[in-house]
Amino acid sequence: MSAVPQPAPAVTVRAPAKVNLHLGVGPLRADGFHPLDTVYQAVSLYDDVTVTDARAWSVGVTPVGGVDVNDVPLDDTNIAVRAGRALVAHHGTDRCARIEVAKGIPVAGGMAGGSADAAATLVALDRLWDLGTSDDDLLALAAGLGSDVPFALLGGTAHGTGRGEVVEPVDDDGTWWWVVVPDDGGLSTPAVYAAFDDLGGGGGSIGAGAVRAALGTHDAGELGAALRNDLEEAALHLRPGLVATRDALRGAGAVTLLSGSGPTYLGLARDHEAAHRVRQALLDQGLTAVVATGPVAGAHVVTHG
Ligand SMILES: C[C@@](CO)(OP(=O)(O)O)[C@H](O)COP(=O)(O)OP(=O)(O)OC[C@H]1O[C@@H](n2ccc(N)nc2=O)[C@H](O)[C@@H]1O
Ligand SMILES: Nc1ncnc2c1ncn2[C@@H]1O[C@H](COP(=O)(O)OP(=O)(O)O)[C@@H](O)[C@H]1O
Repeated sequence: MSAVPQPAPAVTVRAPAKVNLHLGVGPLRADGFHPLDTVYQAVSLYDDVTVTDARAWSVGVTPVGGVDVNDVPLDDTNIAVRAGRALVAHHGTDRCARIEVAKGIPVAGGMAGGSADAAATLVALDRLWDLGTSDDDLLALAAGLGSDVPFALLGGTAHGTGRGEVVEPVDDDGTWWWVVVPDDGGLSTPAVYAAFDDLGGGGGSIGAGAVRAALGTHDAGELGAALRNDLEEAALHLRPGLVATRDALRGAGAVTLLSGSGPTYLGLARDHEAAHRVRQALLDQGLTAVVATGPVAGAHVVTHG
């Protein structure tokens, strides 16, 4: 009897996009970062990352649901490859992997898609190679890759401090309905922070208390009134055309919020039906819009075989 060739072992990990329900930004620090007081929420747009053992590092990206992946690098600068290299360096091994990203999170949209890929790659390779990396070590490796990466591991809803990398879970047992409106082309996160500085930002940011209190009410009206993003003015300064997107969402009955450093705009809707009505109103105006809910889980294994 001849042996049936077995496919190479592969692990697929799913990681979510994030929104910042509150993004309070303080004055520029000496290390080039800004202190944050933020509340992250993981929402139901996902990247799925599949890893297999290989002789050299490589990465491929496939769009899901019409996401434009043209600006995602396919070399060693891809944050998923950087995550893989950081993990093997941590363990002192010299293994390599092929990384395949199925990308459903808008690129450079302020929804932390690259951070999701980094978090997913850490978890996937840890499982593929049975490395047994501790949660604390995964969080530390994540923080070394980017300010948003630890949250992508955690998921749910969390308070972020430091430069955003120090994360603590926050109680949030509601289901919140978002209409996500990506823009054509991304916005550079450093450019938005620089515009924030140029506009004299960081002097008067308030804390995340209002959002945290509103989460407990389960009332989208209460949460909508508490949403805040200190980078919104800077992003609108760099991309004035976003005002039309914001106004279209408002006209359709949603409370609006810029997602992180933008340019994706978010509309918070009262419930599932309202979210789909808002989405349809935007589609009727020729905009792209998808419905997402939060909070959802952080990076987690979906297949292992
Ligand atoms: C704005 C936020 C809000 O959650 O998200 P995005 O909109 O990018 O998804 C984050 O602060 C983005 O975090 P992330 O995208 O991981 O940024 P990093 O790679 O750590 O940093 C990229 C650059 O952004 C600026 N930066 C980032 C974080 C921070 N607290 N202060 C900063 O000034 C710095 O110029 C830094 O060099
Ligand atoms: N795996 C990746 N996915 C997306 N972007 C990546 C990735 N690796 C590197 N990048 C670079 O990071 C930039 C920011 O991407 P992304 O994380 O999607 O946005 P944001 O920081 O706005 O949340 C992109 O413009 C791209 O050049």
